[in-house]
Amino acid sequence: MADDDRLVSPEPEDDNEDSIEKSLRPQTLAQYIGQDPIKHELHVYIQAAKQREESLDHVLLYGPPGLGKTTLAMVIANEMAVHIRTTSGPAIEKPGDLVALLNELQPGDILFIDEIHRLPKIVEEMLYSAMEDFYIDIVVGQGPTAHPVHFPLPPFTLIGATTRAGLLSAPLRDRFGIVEHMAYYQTQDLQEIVERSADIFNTTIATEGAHEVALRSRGTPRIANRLLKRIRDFAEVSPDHSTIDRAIVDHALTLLRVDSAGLDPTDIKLLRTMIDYYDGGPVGLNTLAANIGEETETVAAMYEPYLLQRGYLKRTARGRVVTAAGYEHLGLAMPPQNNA
Ligand SMILES: Nc1ncnc2c1ncn2[C@@H]1O[C@H](COP(=O)(O)OP(=O)(O)OP(=O)(O)O)[C@@H](O)[C@H]1O
Ligand SMILES: [Mg+2]
Repeated sequence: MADDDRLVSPEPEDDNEDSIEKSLRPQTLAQYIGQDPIKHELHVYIQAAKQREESLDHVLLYGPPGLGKTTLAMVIANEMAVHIRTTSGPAIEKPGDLVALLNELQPGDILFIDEIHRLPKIVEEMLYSAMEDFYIDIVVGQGPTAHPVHFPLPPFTLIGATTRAGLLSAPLRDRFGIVEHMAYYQTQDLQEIVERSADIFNTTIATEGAHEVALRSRGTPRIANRLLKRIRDFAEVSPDHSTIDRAIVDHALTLLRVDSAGLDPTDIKLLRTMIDYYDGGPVGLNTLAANIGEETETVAAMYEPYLLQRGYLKRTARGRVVTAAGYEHLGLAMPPQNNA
């Protein structure tokens, strides 16, 4: 299975999922579920900026994919009652592209740059003065007629999103007044998200059903919504079950091979490989990736983070190790010499 096809991938599946996500996006802070510390802080900053009739300070949102960074940027625009222009790091190839974007902004507007860690260096450097003092210096013309032009900008808010905060340069990071780390969601919050989405889909889900989906969604709203959408199909084709209850969730997710903790067959294969061939580790990431037939980068970005977060795997100086919780989840006894 290519990892893009994984049911539990935190990345969007396709354009169709994209449009479904739009319909599920909360519009206001009050509708935005979970991430309470971030919401409380933003609420204060937004109210203060509005009272002063100033633009909101620049905001950096970082955290794993599918946790609601894009959604939160839209919510902020909505709460500030300003326009938002969205783009991404790789889409801004040259300084002219950035100038064009900035040129369209009205005072107070938001420029949202997704994957901001992937901005070309030369564009990033132009952002420094744009963010700090609302101007850019550009060179107009070529050869002997080339001359610098000082280009003032309206006060605006940059919202940057990244899954890899570690890749941002210090000068860029330092220019964000508000830096928020998005955490994986609590089960209770995911349950609420599932119930809200079921409502929007016009389906009914029992509390225990929503709870079960939440437990198996890897702390990620995008995955919760995707699982719900698949489970709904199972409920619709079974004539006697119009409400999605726990039994339907369990039946559907068992068929879809998403286990009780949200692990899929590749996650299990990864853990089993470590246990069966390496006594639970330590194993180097490259070796592990080669063994399960995946790219090292894919294992690092797509498989490992959730297993680490869940506590089934841990990193040591000599490589990855399966923990006692990892053995237990697979129903296996941990060998006594292995005290991970
Ligand atoms: N707090 C939330 N409350 C309700 N739904 C949410 C919340 N956060 C995210 N969602 C839903 O999860 C889906 C994914 O969210 P979003 O696209 O904002 O994630 P993202 O962090 O930008 O992901 P990526 O890193 O892949 O760009 C959306 O459909 C959105 O409706
Ligand atoms: Mg996004």
